[in-house]
Amino acid sequence: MEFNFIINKLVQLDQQGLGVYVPRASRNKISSQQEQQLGQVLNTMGERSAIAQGLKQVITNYDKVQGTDQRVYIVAEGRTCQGFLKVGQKNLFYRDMMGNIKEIKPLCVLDFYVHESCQRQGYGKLLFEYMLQGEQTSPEKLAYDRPSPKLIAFLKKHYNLVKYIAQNNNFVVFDQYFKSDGQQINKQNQNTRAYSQPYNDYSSQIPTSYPQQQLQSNSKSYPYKQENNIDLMQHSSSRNNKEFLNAGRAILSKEEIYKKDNLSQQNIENTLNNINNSQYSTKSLQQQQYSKDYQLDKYDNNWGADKNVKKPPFPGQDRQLDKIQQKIQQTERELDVVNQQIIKQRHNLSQDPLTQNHRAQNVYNTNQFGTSPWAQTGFNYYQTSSSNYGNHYTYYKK
Ligand SMILES: CC(=O)SCCNC(=O)CCNC(=O)[C@H](O)C(C)(C)COP(=O)(O)OP(=O)(O)OC[C@H]1O[C@@H](n2cnc3c(N)ncnc32)[C@H](O)[C@@H]1OP(=O)(O)O
Repeated sequence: MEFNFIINKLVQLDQQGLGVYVPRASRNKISSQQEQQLGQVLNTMGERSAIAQGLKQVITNYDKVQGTDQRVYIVAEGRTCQGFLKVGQKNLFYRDMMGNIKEIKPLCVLDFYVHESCQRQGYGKLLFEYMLQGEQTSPEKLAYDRPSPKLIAFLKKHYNLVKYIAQNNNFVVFDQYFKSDGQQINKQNQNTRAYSQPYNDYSSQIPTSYPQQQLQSNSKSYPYKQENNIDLMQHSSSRNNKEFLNAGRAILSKEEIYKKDNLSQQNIENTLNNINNSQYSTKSLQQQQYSKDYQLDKYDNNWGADKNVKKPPFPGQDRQLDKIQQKIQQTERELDVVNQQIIKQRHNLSQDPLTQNHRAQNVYNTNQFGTSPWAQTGFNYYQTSSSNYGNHYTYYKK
């Protein structure tokens, strides 16, 4: 999501474009212009997140985080913000399998969003891992506020978190949360505490970057896909290599691949061709996406300034709505026809008892049986219901 200012000036980002905004710690430390720009980033990203999750209400915006202990982790590059993740502590009542209720106070993932043009390229994992390090925790020790299906898939894929007991409050706490710390401690995090104090005590400094060593040791675990055992990520110079990120793939020199993986020359050619093709098609898809996003962003920006002006629907959305409207109308018309047919049939049936004999098998309540006025036709009946069209009867063979 592009803005018309540099995001690094608002929140300090490390060389991977990762940073954290701690409202408490930054109070009175940024200029009013910076505050306004930060507001724009949080409001826009928060709004997009709510739309992406199909929520009626925005969970994250600048005003909502003020005065809280929440932390907003962001990933950005230049003027573009790719995503954010908001965490904060909550008191929750947790009901276990036996129905016992206990009170817990976990750190919660409250909002998490990666821009549509960047999803499934590893940004989510990058941000999540950065947050884990900053918070000195591990995924199973977090609670997740109303996680979307995408987040559920994300947690399953990257952290094998699956089992939980559904709660009334819609927070998800995985079963592993209650396992002893000894078993669950994330070894990787054990000695890599990025900040020595919890954020609550964090009034004087805003965390800026992680130790270099730590970044390197984690870089291999980024979820960029590996193909044919070629560790593509290892050779990407940095996350700032936009080509690499955009296509989700890196092209290695043939020699490097050959040396590293001992593949035959032919295999290498094939692999490179595949990667090239996939880059090509991904790029063209992304270009389409970008131009759509650009129009939408431009449109949003134009209308974003004055909240009192009601934003007319985006032309594209308009057309889409028209189509949906037409479809609904057509379905309603079809439904009308079917309803008319049903009414007509019911009417006919109520007039003509003989057409009912196939239903005779269903009769089971003998108390309600009557003797047919058409006794001579060989049917008895009982009344089942009545309507505008008269009484309905079920007939059965004598
Ligand atoms: C508590 C809460 O905040 S709930 C709200 C969670 N946010 C949303 O649902 C908003 C829309 N979605 C997103 O913003 C993103 O998809 C996120 C934040 C959930 C994940 O970020 P990404 O950058 O896409 O994640 P990343 O690339 O690291 O990992 C990809 C994995 O996430 C999951 N995932 C991401 N997008 C999808 C999707 N459209 N459908 C199913 N799974 C998905 C999959 O497990 C995927 O792995 P796969 O591609 O091999 O199937």
